[in-house]
Amino acid sequence: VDMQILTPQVFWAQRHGEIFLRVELSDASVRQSDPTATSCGLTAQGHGAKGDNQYEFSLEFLEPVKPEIHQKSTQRQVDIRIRKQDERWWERLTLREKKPLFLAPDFDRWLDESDAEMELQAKARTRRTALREKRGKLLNHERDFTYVGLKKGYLFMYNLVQFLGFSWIFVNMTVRLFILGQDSFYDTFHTTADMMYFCQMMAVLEVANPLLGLVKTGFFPAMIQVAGRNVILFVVFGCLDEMQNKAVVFFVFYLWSSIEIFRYPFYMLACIGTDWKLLTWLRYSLWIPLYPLGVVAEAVAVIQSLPIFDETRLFSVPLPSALGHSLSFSYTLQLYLVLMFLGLFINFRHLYKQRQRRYRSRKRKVH
Ligand SMILES: CCCCCCCCCCCCC[C@@H](O)CC(=O)SCCNC(=O)CCNC(=O)[C@H](O)C(C)(C)COP(=O)(O)OP(=O)(O)OC[C@H]1O[C@@H](n2cnc3c(N)ncnc32)[C@H](O)[C@@H]1OP(=O)(O)O
Repeated sequence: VDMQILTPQVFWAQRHGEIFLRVELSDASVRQSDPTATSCGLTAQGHGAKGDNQYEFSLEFLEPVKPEIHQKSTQRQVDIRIRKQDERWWERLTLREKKPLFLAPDFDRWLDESDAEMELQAKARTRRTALREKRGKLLNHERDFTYVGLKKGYLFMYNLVQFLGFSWIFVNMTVRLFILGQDSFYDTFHTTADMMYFCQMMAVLEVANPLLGLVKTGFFPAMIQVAGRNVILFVVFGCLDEMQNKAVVFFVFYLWSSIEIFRYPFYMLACIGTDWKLLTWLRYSLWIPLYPLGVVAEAVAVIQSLPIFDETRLFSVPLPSALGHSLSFSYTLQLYLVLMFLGLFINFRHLYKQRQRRYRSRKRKVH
């Protein structure tokens, strides 16, 4: 039987690097496709102009192509994409000048050479922009990485120095307490003040850190903490020789250093992403008895210093003779005593919230 070969309608378009063929066959199943370096053939069963049948076609290309085809059958058509060997514009599709009857331009995809050139340039621009963005992201990532590294390095060193300083004070005082007993109370200042000055001056950085965004905490609690201690250390103890050999210095320094020998190592571990349960618990629990005791000890120191300031007239403000001789600094300190208890309330609440946050978020992580 002389079988009639049916040819489907084929539409084509090109770009500099590829050829698109659209074969008008619906619900087609491709039986055979023969891509070579110069031609392409296709045999498929599907619904075309002559109903449900087997259709086939072959095309000999004007120039060599890559011998692989990408085809996709849809309900409506078969889409074929073939890559040219050289990225060049062809003046026609087929080797023969006379185009086959079944071949027509695909106007949905059609571009002339200059439009295709523009499309190519647009694609290259998009690629370049994407590349630039990727490089930018990489650079930002690298910058972030360096910033985080420097920040962690700085915080680690800061905490280490404070830890060493307060440990030295704590150990020194403990050893002296064991050896000298109560006698050690009275020369605490002379044996540890230099180190305490150093640590408390450094602690000013704790106020700067939240301001610079280096740590995720409020500036105000840190300011209250550092300013409060520095008033006691530099003004009440530092400026009055009479205060320096009082037992209260021992209690104030011991209470301060008792928390810091746990707080700073806790921060050091946080800088390297580690967390020791016991240390975390000590950092977030010891303040509960220590903070009120600390404030009471500081208040005792302030109260003891009031008559000395009255007597020595240190920092007193001269007044017009009608109002008296001068205004003693002790009045400022009495106001400060009130502020201290306000500070205690603010920081106690802050530390309570920090404790809640820490244990709430850890619990959430466990579930
Ligand atoms: C002239 C005007 C004067 C005005 C003054 C007014 C009156 C003042 C009265 C003051 C009374 C003071 C009394 C006081 O001196 C008594 C004592 O101190 S007695 C001893 C007991 N004391 C304590 O326990 C307090 C110790 N100090 C503190 O806890 C802090 O200084 C405080 C600011 C109070 C709280 O700390 P913070 O807000 O930082 O909370 P966290 O520790 O939970 O940290 C939050 C997150 O930040 C990270 N962070 C913080 N610092 C660092 C650091 N140095 N390095 C690395 N990371 C840090 C921390 O890891 C937390 O991060 P995350 O949430 O991710 O875990």
